Order: sequence, then C-alpha cells, then structure tokens
Amino acid sequence: MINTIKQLWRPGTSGNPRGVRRRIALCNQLGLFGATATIPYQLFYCLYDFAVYRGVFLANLVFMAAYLSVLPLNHKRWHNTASNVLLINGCCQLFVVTFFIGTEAGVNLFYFTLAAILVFLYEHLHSRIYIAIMASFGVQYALTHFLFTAETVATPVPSPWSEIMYAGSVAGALTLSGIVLYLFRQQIDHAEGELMLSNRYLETLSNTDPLTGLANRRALDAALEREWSRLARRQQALSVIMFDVDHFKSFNDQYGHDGGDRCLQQIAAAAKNVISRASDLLVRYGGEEFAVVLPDTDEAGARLLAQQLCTAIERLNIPNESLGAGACVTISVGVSSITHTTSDAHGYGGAHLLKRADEALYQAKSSGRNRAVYCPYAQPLSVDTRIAGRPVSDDIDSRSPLS
Ligand SMILES: Nc1nc2c(ncn2[C@@H]2O[C@H](COP(=O)(O)OP(=O)(O)OP(=O)(O)O)[C@@H](O)[C@H]2O)c(=O)[nH]1
Repeated sequence: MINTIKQLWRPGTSGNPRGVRRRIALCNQLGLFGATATIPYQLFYCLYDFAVYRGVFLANLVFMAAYLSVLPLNHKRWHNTASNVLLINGCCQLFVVTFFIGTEAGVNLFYFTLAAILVFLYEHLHSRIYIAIMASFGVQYALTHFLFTAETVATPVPSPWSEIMYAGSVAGALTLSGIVLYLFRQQIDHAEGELMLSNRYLETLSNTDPLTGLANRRALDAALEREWSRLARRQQALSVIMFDVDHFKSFNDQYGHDGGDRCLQQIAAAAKNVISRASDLLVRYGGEEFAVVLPDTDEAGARLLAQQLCTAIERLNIPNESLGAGACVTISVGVSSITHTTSDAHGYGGAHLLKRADEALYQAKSSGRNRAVYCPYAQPLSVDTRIAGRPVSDDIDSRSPLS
C-alpha cells in the first residue's frame, strides 16, 4: 500500500543524485497535496450551493490541474518549471480564492504555509532571494487580509461553514508543515548516518596499510601518543617491538615483487596470531618493517612476545633460496620497554621508546639477524653503550637458531 502511494511521487526522480531526487519527490508530493487539499472545498461548493460558488469552483479546477501538471513536468525533467508552476499556482490560488470567499475560511493562511515549504524546492537559493520570496508572500497575505473584507468578496462562506473551513485550513497547514519537517528531519538523520559511516570508512582507510590490512604508521603515531599519556596516568608498563624481514631484498630479487608482497602478507597474518590482545597494535611501519605497541606489557612480557614472533615467522617455512638451499625467511626483532618506575619516564615520549626499539633492531641485524634484542628505554642513546653489558644472546631467551 505504502509502496503504491510512493509510486505516485516517483515521476522524474530516477537517474538523479539523491538530493535532487528528494526535491523532485517533494515537488510531486506538494503538487498532489495541493490538488487533494482543494477537494473538500470543491465538495462544499458543489453540495452547499453550486450556483453561487460556480466561479470559485471552476477557478479551483484550473488550480488543481496546474498542481497535478507538476507530475508530467517532472517526468519530462522540467524540474525548475514544475517548481515555478507550484509557486505561481499557490500564489494565484491565494488571491483568487480569497477574492471569492474572503479571509474567513483561512485559505490565505494555508497558502502562506505552502509557500514557505515550496521555497525549499529551489536549490542553492540565495538567502536574499529566499527572504524576498517570503516577504512577497507576506505582503500578499496582508493584502488579501485587508483587501477582501466582508463587503468586497464575491460570495463569502456563511457561518458555521467558514469556521469549519478555517479550522480545516489551519489543521491542513499544520499537518503539511509537520509532515514536511518530519521528512526533512528524516533526511538529515539519514544523511548524518551516511556521513558518519563514510567518515569512519575514510578514517579506517587512512589508518590501514592496503597490502597487509594492518594498521599503518599514522595509526602507530596516534597509538604511541595515546598510550604514552595513559602510561603517565595509570603508572603501568608500555613496550614497543620493531621487527624487520631479513635479507628481503634478495628475497624480492629471487621471487619477484609479487612474491615479496605475498611473503609480507603471510608474515603479517602470522604476527597477527601472536599479537592477540585487543589493546595491542600491530602495524606495518613501512617496507618490510613492522612495529607493535604493547600497552600494560613489561619487559618480560615483551621479550616473550618477541621470541614468539621470531618462532612464528620461522615456522612459516617460507623458502628463501637466495640465501642457499633450505634457507627460510626469518626476522630480526628489537624490543624496548618502560615502566612508571623507570627514571625520567616522562622525559622523551613514545617516539623515544620506538627509537630505542629501532636501535635494538639495528643491533639484532648487525649481530647476525634472526634474533631479538632488548634495549632499555632509560639507557643513554650512544650507539656504543646502548646495549652495554647485555650480550645479545642474553637479551632474549633464544633457542638455538637465535645465537
Ligand atoms: N615486495 C615488496 N618489497 C618491498 C616492499 N617494501 C619494501 N620492499 C623491499 O624490501 C627490500 C628491503 O631491503 P633492505 O632495506 O636492503 O633490507 P633487507 O634486504 O631485508 O636486508 P636486512 O634488513 O639488512 O636483512 C627492498 O628491496 C624493498 O624494495 C613491498 O611492499 N613489497
């Protein structure tokens, strides 16, 4: 039933952008409303005294036809013409009908409301033009009110019919404005919902690495900043891991760029299985380098995860024959942690923690690869001393391949 009714205001809507479609539908709805709202008046004229009200009845027939003409006009895609017909028709009906029956029946009030709504049909309407149109309707309203007094109107509607018509006009005007406001509210809610969804989608897109589906460096920066301020508040631990695929250049040379891409995807998926806490963030830092932010994770926990990452990637058994028969893809890992007890904990920030993990990664690479190295946050930054007193093999519990 509702769908059948909706078909009535469909003419001309198809093939247009959503906003335009809504305006055309509103134009059709107002055309149908204008014609339908005139019917009770026409019935009154016919049933009460057709001979007296013939003039207004015939004039109304013309107005009804004009209202309905917006449907074929919109169907022919003459949307501006349809809107103009509505506006001019409403204007003329205000004058002509008021001339016949006076202001007692409230029709002038009714068309004034209709005019305000009609103006919405004009796209990109300049506020000055809007004010001008509404002011001209205001003038018309005043003119009809004062021009057509009981003595000047052709055939005034007698009491109590004039009061009934007045009540009907007010009710019609209020209902019409209510419906239109409701429809606009619905459209705004709908548009807001869509905007929120597309904003969320764009945000996800801007924080995601397209190759692996992991978060990207932008998300890492935000997470580090967020977790750093949380660390200061909650006085817990924060760790960062960085890892990098070993000899990836030669892997790429051997298996091509596509093979390299597939390898990165496999590594990302395996790392995702290791980094399973919802609060942890695994990101592709760039190229063949990855990073992990581990909130509420101390040194021991981070070391364990680093070890698990090495094992998980090795267990993928992705061959890298460029390094010799039977060789597999491995990673080197750098880890750094901070707890609230660490001295000058708030001196540097999350970026510094990342830097420490990167230095540890550099150390893991330079000391033979396929291993994990821990670098404390509070150590001096000098390359020579940063892992002083911590032989690489002692840093992370290593199995035999991690010498
Ligand atoms: N297939 C593929 N290759 C990439 C991508 N990003 C970076 N690379 C390649 O990764 C390689 C990284 O090489 P290097 O920085 O020399 O590092 P490496 O060969 O892994 O050497 P180590 O890190 O010292 O073990 C380069 O050849 C890059 O072209 C990517 O998205 N896809």
